[in-house]
Amino acid sequence: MLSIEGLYKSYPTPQGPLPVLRGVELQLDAGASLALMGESGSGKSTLLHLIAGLDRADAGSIRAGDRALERLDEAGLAAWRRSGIGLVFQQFNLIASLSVADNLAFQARLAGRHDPHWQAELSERLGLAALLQRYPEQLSVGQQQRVALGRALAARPSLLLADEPTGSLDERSADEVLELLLELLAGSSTSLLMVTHSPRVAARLQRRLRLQGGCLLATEGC
Ligand SMILES: Nc1ncnc2c1ncn2[C@@H]1O[C@H](COP(=O)(O)OP(=O)(O)OP(=O)(O)O)[C@@H](O)[C@H]1O
Repeated sequence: MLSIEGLYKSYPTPQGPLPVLRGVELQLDAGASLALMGESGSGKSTLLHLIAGLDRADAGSIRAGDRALERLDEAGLAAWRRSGIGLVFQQFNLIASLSVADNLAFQARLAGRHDPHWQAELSERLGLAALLQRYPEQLSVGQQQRVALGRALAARPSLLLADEPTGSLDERSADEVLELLLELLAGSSTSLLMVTHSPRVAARLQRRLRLQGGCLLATEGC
């Protein structure tokens, strides 16, 4: 589903270019889950941003299904962001002026894929069915993160990119949200790439890789 070859990315700094990714290779099958680990500053968010089409690599290729991101123009990248991926961050980025129901439907509507039956099932399975008319500020932190997950999954993306999605939750809520997410993804073709600092969280996913020195290394068993 996702295939990355020879990916390079540097940032310009006053001291000259700062190389962050130096030949990243990655294959992720449809429906598979992968934890991306690595020290602070190792380039995890940089890699996620490139896959999400939020920034461009200096060299290398990112293929997602039949798309080669490096060949897409800005409109093509916008379409990939809108309908190919779901994004979940540590900060939930919910829209304060929209109800839970409208937050859930937001991306699916943008992608032209709003499916009321799927949204109702998602709300039920995420324990949000009784909260649909509330606003984000009226929810607990764990409930807000479940809305963010639902919003990311409502358009049935081929790839879910999650950056420390349980990082602002206490251990119990984090476990609950992670279990819900894995249950929702089980049997679906959505692949999951999750940045996490937590070996406990990483252990729940099918594979683990560590970003170090600009390359991805296997860290099975961490
Ligand atoms: N726009 C930018 N301009 C210059 N340097 C940047 C920019 N964005 C990130 N960097 C640098 O690139 C390196 C990788 O940053 P990145 O945010 O990808 O790391 P990370 O592994 O996600 O870190 P963390 O776990 O702390 O979130 C860091 O040294 C960072 O300072």
